[in-house]
Amino acid sequence: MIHFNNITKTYPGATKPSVDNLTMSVPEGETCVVIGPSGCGKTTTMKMVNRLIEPTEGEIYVTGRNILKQDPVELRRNIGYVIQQIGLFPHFTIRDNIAVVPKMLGWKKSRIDRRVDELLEIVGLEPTHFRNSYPRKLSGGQRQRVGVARALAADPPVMLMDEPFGAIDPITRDRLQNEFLRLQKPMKKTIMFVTHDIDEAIKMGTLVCILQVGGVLQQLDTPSNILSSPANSFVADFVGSDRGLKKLTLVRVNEVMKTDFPVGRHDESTNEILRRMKESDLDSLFITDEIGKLAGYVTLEAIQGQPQKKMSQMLQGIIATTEAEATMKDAFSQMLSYGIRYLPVVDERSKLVGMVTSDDAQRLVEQTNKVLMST
Ligand SMILES: Nc1ncnc2c1ncn2[C@@H]1O[C@H](COP(=O)(O)OP(=O)(O)OP(=O)(O)O)[C@@H](O)[C@H]1O
Repeated sequence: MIHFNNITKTYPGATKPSVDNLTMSVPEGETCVVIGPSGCGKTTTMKMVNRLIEPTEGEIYVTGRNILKQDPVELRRNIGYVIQQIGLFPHFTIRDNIAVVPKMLGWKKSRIDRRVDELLEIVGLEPTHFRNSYPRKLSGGQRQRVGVARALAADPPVMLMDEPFGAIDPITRDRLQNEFLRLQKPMKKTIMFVTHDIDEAIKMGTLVCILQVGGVLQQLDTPSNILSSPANSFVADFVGSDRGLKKLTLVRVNEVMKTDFPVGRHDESTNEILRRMKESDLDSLFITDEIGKLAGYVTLEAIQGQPQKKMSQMLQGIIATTEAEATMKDAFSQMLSYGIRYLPVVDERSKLVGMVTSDDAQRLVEQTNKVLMST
């Protein structure tokens, strides 16, 4: 889908190339994360794909066409582009910001309006609330969501994402990453994604491309192979020594979570709950409301000797939750930082859909350490 053929870029006046004889391909539907030390040529590589930068030598093909022989404006319409400070037009409403490319393509107003609302829903922004707002009213995370919506507006097959979540606080970044993974699953766009966060590369990439300064390709491989079989000492050093823990980034919560475990309801009484805890030998239980939303938890210690009460009167608040798309590394670090053994998994409506335990996480780390030691 995206193919670099012996691409070299030497900026005017520079003595050495910023990208040196790069040949690589990103197949259709893959997310290729480009990573490397500062100044290694990540952004230069990416910007050559939509011709914001022209190569000195070589060819780039997108969907089989040599882009250097294509009209840049037409090329860019087929490539969604998300950057860090996403550069929304401050005097345009959110609707008009998202509608830029559809308008250029001459879509009818009704079609644009439908698409804008659909996209706002997709990126988790309530259309009635946001479509007529202005960018200054939005938080950084919300603006970044608008940036993703804008890039998706005309449904381009290829997306370029240059540190799209780089300027956002870590918790919102995790959430945006999870949302994007959820979106990308059915969309199957072909994506080039630049980051300098190796955890983000392993989490978001189906392929990871590691560059050395001077734009020299070191390894292009699956995240799993990058971690277990680094091509050389540069890659091994770059990936870091805690590869066992990093491998947890490859495992999604939904691959290991338990979905079949005892739960209590907020209107149940102590005796029923005590019976359930004893049957399954548990000393605490998650409690949901009548539609399955996580309401809190109760402990054996707290409810013993309180036979007349309902669970809703004895609930303790949940300290942390995770999502099915999150990585086990995120889940494990939450459990470690809050000192908890069970982490509830909730969906976007706060319904309880599963649970992961710190034992599961520890077992995974041990397994991957064994595998790494044997390679
Ligand atoms: N317009 C330019 N003119 C001259 N040199 C440039 C230009 N843009 C980038 N460079 C140089 O090219 C090299 C690669 O830059 P590039 O921005 O592609 O790297 P990067 O890996 O994205 O860096 P960072 O992680 O710091 O954003 C750097 O040495 C940089 O100084």
